[in-house]
Amino acid sequence: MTTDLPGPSQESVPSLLRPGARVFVAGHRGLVGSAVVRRLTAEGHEAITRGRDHLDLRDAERTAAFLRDARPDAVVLAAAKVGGIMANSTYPVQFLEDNLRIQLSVTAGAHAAGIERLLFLGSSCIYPKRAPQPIPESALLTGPLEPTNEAYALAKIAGIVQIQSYRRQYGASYISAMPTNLYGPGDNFDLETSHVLPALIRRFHEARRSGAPAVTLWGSGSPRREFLHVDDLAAACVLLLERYDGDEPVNVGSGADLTIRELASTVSDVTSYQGIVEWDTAKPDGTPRKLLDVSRLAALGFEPRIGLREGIARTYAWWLQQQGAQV
Ligand SMILES: NC(=O)C1=CN([C@@H]2O[C@H](COP(=O)(O)OP(=O)(O)OC[C@H]3O[C@@H](n4cnc5c(N)ncnc54)[C@H](OP(=O)(O)O)[C@@H]3O)[C@@H](O)[C@H]2O)C=CC1
Ligand SMILES: C[C@H]1O[C@H](OP(=O)(O)OP(=O)(O)OC[C@H]2O[C@@H](n3cnc4c(=O)[nH]c(N)nc43)[C@H](O)[C@@H]2O)[C@@H](O)[C@@H](O)C1=O
Repeated sequence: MTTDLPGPSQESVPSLLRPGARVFVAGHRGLVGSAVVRRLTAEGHEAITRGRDHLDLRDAERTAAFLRDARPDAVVLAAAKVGGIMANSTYPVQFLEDNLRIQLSVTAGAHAAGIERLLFLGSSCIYPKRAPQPIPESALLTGPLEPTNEAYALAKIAGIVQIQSYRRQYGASYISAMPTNLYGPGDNFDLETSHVLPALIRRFHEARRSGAPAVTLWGSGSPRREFLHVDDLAAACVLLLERYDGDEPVNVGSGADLTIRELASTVSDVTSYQGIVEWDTAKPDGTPRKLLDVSRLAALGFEPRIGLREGIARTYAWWLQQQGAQV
């Protein structure tokens, strides 16, 4: 893993984040939050954290009181109700309400506490199902959403508008990033609720260990997805806190996509599974394609460092280590 700041071209621009800044990372035990904590710490900042057992971020009063007492220099809002295609379609109420409540609590609480910088994390699913590819930030609110994650996407769109409203009404330096599909250490490997990449690692690993002749995956295998390693995402988040102060959200992706069928081929290879893949077309495909246009982020000097195959191999190694499993 590299700890270099991406892009030397921006080094002469003064940072919006002071050296040794105190940053509250909401959701620090999650995939994204844990990576952001690692990145901030590696760059000499101080990550402030509070577990859900001590602070439920849906509780606006307690969240506001915590932020008033802690008074960090900045907030990274990486706490959310998150899940793959089946979790999103099965629990739309929680994906809508938890996310709206967390966003309202944290953003309003940060503003009331006088916190000057906040980074809100949305998702590539906020864009219309039939958006032009690659998807520019300007595609927001130009067409109907993908039904499997409409509730979650609408909560995230409300979050973007909330962030823009604090900037427009109060001059707050609050910003939004829209990451593509992420993966890496700290991911959720539960087969019912996870995203596709950890699910495939687990399915192929378990099939190899049990000698199963076939693995059944969801949908047709034809949807295309873009994947970014979470350590690259964390580098982009810190870069945005340091260098970006605009009204528009910023897409964060790798710039390349592949079909789920191609992803399955890579994961089976990395996990040394030699059986066949079957497709359960009764399961949803979701959006056909969501490749992000990452030119705005690239102009800030960001470039991803971890290739997909290498990232999958590292994530597989991490997961094996977590379980004490043998290859
Ligand atoms: N994973 C992905 O592929 C993508 C993620 N994103 C965005 O990145 C952000 C982080 O996602 P990710 O890290 O994957 O999600 P995770 O589920 O891995 O982590 C979410 C974190 O939020 C915390 N959390 C959830 N609800 C509450 C609550 N009520 N009070 C306090 N803490 C809470 C969880 O706490 P606990 O550990 O206690 O459960 C967890 O630490 C989200 O905004 C998501 O939309 C965007 C695009 C893709
Ligand atoms: C990040 C993003 O994540 C979600 O959108 P998604 O990209 O559709 O989600 P996914 O990763 O679960 O699936 C991607 C593709 O993969 C196929 N697939 C095959 N086999 C398995 C499988 O075993 N598990 C899963 N989960 N998917 C599988 C699956 O059928 C689909 O075609 C939303 O939460 C959305 O809101 C969001 O922001």
